[in-house]
Amino acid sequence: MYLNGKVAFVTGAAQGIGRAMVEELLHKGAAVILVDLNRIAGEQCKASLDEEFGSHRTLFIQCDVTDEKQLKAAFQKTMEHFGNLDILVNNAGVNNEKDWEKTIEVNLISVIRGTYIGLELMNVKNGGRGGVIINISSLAGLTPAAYQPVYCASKHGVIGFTRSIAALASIGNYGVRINTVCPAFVDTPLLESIEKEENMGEFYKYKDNIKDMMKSFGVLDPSLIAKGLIDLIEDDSFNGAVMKITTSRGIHFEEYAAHQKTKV
Ligand SMILES: NC(=O)C1=CN([C@@H]2O[C@H](COP(=O)(O)OP(=O)(O)OC[C@H]3O[C@@H](n4cnc5c(N)ncnc54)[C@H](O)[C@@H]3O)[C@@H](O)[C@H]2O)C=CC1
Ligand SMILES: CC/C=C\C[C@H](O)/C=C/C=C\C=C\C=C\C(=O)[C@@H](O)C/C=C\CCC(=O)O
Repeated sequence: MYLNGKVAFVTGAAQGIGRAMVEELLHKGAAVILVDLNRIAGEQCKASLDEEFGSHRTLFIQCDVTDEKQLKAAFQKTMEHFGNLDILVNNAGVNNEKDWEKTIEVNLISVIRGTYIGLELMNVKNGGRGGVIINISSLAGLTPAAYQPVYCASKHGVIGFTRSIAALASIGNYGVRINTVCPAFVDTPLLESIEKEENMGEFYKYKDNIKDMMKSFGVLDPSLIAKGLIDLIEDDSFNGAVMKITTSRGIHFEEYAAHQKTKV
């Protein structure tokens, strides 16, 4: 997909990986809807981007992605404001083993719901013009995470759902490609949650173990994740891809047997 002039919807856009993705999309000429629960951070993010890219290139929408009504309204506002939707990045995520139901709601249920809403709008069979959906998982979606079992489950779910809906989109000729990105540790405010009992709950006593993992595996810059996102959007050969990003091997892909691969 050629990004110039396209319209992208990014959740969790106000900081971290989401903000890095927004900046890359803007540099490539796309217009971007910034969707985030945090109104202050979202408005500050937009104000900063306006200085570099102009105010017409972005729209901030305060939205809790776990609230179906708010999420649908954000998509509706996008269509009214920009007239179309070409790219959807379901990025918003939390790390909370104490309120683990919230983790499942944000990291998995909202990704599924956002994907379905985005597909409804982009599907050429519905009068859409096609597009690309990227769901953000984690390397914890491919490996066990002893100290984050529910976060791990949510990210495994994102991969299973994404590969499955990508296969359906191919079979149904929807004109929409759906892929997932699995980063290792990335230098964002999310990492601060490891130090908080209200996030880690019973696993708080293992916080130094996780920090040792981070020391061992290294911590990625969000800009590398944004680069991986752009690769998946621009290269039309990717559908059902599971992109991995680590300090040891950079951007690479999980390999599956031929019968488990998804056609474009
Ligand atoms: N930081 C890391 O080490 C890694 C992060 N990831 C994933 O990348 C994604 C982005 O994470 P980071 O940028 O690191 O986190 P972050 O905490 O820096 O940013 C997440 C953003 O999502 C927003 N958000 C949270 N709940 C929301 C909700 N209910 N509705 C709308 N917005 C909401 C927050 O306000 C925040 O702006 C997440 O899905 C995370 O699981 C994956 C692998 C590694
Ligand atoms: C608060 C932060 C919460 C989660 C951050 C992130 O989502 C979770 C990451 C969990 C595990 C990360 C493991 C990272 C491992 C490595 O980077 C290397 O050991 C590579 C390991 C496997 C790579 C396999 C491959 O490259 O094919």
